[in-house]
Amino acid sequence: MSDDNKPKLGMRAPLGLNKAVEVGKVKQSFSHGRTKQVVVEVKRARVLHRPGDPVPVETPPPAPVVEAPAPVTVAPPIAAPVAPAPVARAPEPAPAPTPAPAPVVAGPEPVAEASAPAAEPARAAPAPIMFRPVERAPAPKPPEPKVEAPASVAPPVAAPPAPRPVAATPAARPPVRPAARAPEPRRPAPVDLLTRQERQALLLRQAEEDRLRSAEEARIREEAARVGAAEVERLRLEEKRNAAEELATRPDPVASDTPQTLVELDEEEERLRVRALPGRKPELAAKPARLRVGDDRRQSGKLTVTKALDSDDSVRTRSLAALRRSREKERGRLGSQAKQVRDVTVPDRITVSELANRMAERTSNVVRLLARLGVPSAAVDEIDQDTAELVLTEFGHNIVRVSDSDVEIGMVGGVDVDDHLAERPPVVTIMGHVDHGKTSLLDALRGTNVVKGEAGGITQHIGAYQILTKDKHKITFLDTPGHEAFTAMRARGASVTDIVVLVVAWDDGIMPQTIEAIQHTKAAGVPMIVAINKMDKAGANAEKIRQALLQYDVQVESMGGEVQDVEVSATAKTGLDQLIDKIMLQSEILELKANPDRPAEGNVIEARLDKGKGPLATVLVRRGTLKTGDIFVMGSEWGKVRAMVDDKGASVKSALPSTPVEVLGLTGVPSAGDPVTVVESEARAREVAEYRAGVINAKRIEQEPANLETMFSVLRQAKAQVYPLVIKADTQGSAEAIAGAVNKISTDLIKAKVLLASVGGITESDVTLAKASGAPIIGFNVRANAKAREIAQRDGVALKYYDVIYDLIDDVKAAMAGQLGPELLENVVGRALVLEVFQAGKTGKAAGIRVTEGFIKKALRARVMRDDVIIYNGAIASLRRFKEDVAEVKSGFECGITIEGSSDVKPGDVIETFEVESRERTL
Ligand SMILES: Nc1nc2c(ncn2[C@@H]2O[C@H](COP(=O)(O)OP(=O)(O)OP(=O)(O)O)[C@@H](O)[C@H]2O)c(=O)[nH]1
Repeated sequence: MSDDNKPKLGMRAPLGLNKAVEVGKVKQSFSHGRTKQVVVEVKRARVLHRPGDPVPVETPPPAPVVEAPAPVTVAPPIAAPVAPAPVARAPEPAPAPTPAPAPVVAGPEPVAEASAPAAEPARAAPAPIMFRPVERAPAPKPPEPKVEAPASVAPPVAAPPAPRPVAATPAARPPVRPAARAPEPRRPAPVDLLTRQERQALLLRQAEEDRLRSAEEARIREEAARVGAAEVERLRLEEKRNAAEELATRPDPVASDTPQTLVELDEEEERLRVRALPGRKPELAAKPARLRVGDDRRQSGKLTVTKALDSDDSVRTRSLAALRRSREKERGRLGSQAKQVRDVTVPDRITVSELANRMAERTSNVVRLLARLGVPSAAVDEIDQDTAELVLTEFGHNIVRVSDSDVEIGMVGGVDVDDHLAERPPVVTIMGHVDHGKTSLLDALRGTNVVKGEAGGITQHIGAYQILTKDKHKITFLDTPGHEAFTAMRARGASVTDIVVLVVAWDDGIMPQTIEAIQHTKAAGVPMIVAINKMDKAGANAEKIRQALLQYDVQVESMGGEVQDVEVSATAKTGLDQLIDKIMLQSEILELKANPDRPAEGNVIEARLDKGKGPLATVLVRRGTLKTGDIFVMGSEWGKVRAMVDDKGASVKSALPSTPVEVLGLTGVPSAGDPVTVVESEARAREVAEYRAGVINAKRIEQEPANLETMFSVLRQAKAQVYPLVIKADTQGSAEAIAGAVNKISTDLIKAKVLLASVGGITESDVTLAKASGAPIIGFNVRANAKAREIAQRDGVALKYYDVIYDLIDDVKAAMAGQLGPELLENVVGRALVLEVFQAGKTGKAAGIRVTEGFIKKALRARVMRDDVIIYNGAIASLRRFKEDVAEVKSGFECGITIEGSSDVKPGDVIETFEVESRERTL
């Protein structure tokens, strides 16, 4: 074996005994620059001879056969006209009546046909070029040309390198058709004369012909079926169109609601026509793709795998995906015709994109609509419910309003039916001006002495007590403070009460808080009983009080009105029974009833933070029964009743309507006046409390709308100094009252800023907060713990303790005034008129003046005024009279002066001298 023929890895030449196989290499190029070396072999056809035939001398294959690739393209045109020539000029007839090679089998048919008569089986023709990986075509080899044929006319050999039996060129197609089967009659050759191989080749050719024929017939059948189906559809549509036209001419109100227009019918017809095309996408089938000139893929006899599989006369069916697409499209069409109306749930605020999503509309459409409605918004912007409703209406949907506040639904129970109602004690609030004897009166009624225990002898908390009358009737009393700072407490007292007892000390008369109490009572719409107190005092005159009340629209019975009145003395304990009688009478008139057999509802009267017990709330039960273990919500706080204490300090398990109790078990200190509701579960309680806390927080951070008024007020406040302070009190009501009172002290020059007003002792965090702003800490009935005291001392934070609100307010006022500093007052001491002006020195000017008022003093400050406008403010540098320096010139005299730094004095100006007095400031 030569070196050339040595097998190499990857490109091993085929093994062989002789040179029957020509081996070469071909470089194949692929995409992305990849190449591959392929071994190519040219195999000579093996020629069989009948016994007796002379064995031809083996001729080596002509060189051009292997080398010439060009004939592939020139073969068809050349083969047809040229092929017969060799036949005509054949010098010797075919040695044997060899059956003509089937024209359809061997490559370009004309070539095959042409070469058929001149088939030269004895000639060893070069086999077609084949790549090794390709399976050799089993089809018969193309007939060999005669050796005499000119080399340039070598189409037979140059015919398709890999003969594809069915792949005919357009030019070659006609012979495939039945009409082109001309050579068939020549087929019946004497079979017995053929060799076995020839018979085999013949049979193969016949089988191939049959197969192609049946494929062609199937194609024709398919075409006919398609045309037929299209025709049927056309007829059906025509009928439908006629029917629609007929309906349209008929006045049918139902049909007229959704008339199918002719355009729609046309569309439907088109759609159905498309459907009639088997295996076609509607949009593609709409085009006459099948009939396109030059598109021979479907009309040719080419056999593809799909076609082979479909070669039965079955019509190609549509793919599932195509069906789905078509259904979706159909659904889309129907959807656009009948728009779906939706019930869209809209919360208080909703983003534009979320609204679009809930409507199943495009966000861009909603944005566009909003711009048109004059509410330009982006997709992420929030719009309110009303705007959302406008949008929904435009799109034809319905709004279902929901709100975060829906969590409150059910927090106030329904009205109780009469059968469940039971009598309840009246709730009576004692109101009146400070020191008119409210607490004393209550003490007298209860047989206690609360007054003695009060700091400064004044009430600073709302108190709730219950008494038992001689007739075993219960009355609940609420004691309110009389000091002006406790307005909110009085308002709360009036709002939760059934009856107000207005205490007026006859000797003091109608005072500001008396008037305020009248107003609160009227606002609450509750009946009033006037108790004229201190009737034990000498010279008592109740009549003047009755008359004085008239001007506040309070008409007592003796004055022809409906308001009951009673003369009492808290210290002498007189008139108390009458007062009780009148309360009971009023109570009967009111028919006070409540359902005790339901979850409790009520109000927080007062709340505080106890060092040992934690947050505590005094609750007045309005209806239902509050029991230990109940889960409740109090404003933005919630909890579970751990224990209850009545007004006498006794522990109780339940509290009936109109009963005041102190409740333990809260998570935080609620606000006085907050509603109390017992709920079914902790989860519900937490949910409601969280919602309410969120609302309070949102209100706190909510900014006031910007307008001119607020802008100016902000500017004014910006100029004013700020006095920050931290307030810690024993009860929530006290903290609120102190904060309110301190805020009232504020002036245009200084403004109190309450950083914190809460209940409980002073802690480290309070000190830290105060330090950050340089604020003092006000402790009302509370003290700082040891740690807080230590930090306060270290950081220089002022701790101020009070137990009387008057003292507290007075001190805060003084501190605020001190921060402002002393007040400076100007006192004008003299005025003078400028008569003449002289040059004095290089730059200065001297003025000859006449003193018109008071006196002019050298040491005093002076201002120059022209037409009542101050043009200069300074001091008198020199004062002379008759060329002599003088200290003072009195009214009516003339003198000369120079003013420091002023050279713009003119005759006619007025010179005013004044003193500045420093005075301690008061607020
Ligand atoms: N002489 C006389 N003094 C009375 C009477 N009632 C109250 N006082 C006195 O008036 C003062 C104030 O009494 P309080 O009961 O504290 O008055 P109040 O209205 O409760 O005061 P505040 O709670 O601070 O608003 C006390 O010194 C009482 O002794 C009365 O009927 N006769």
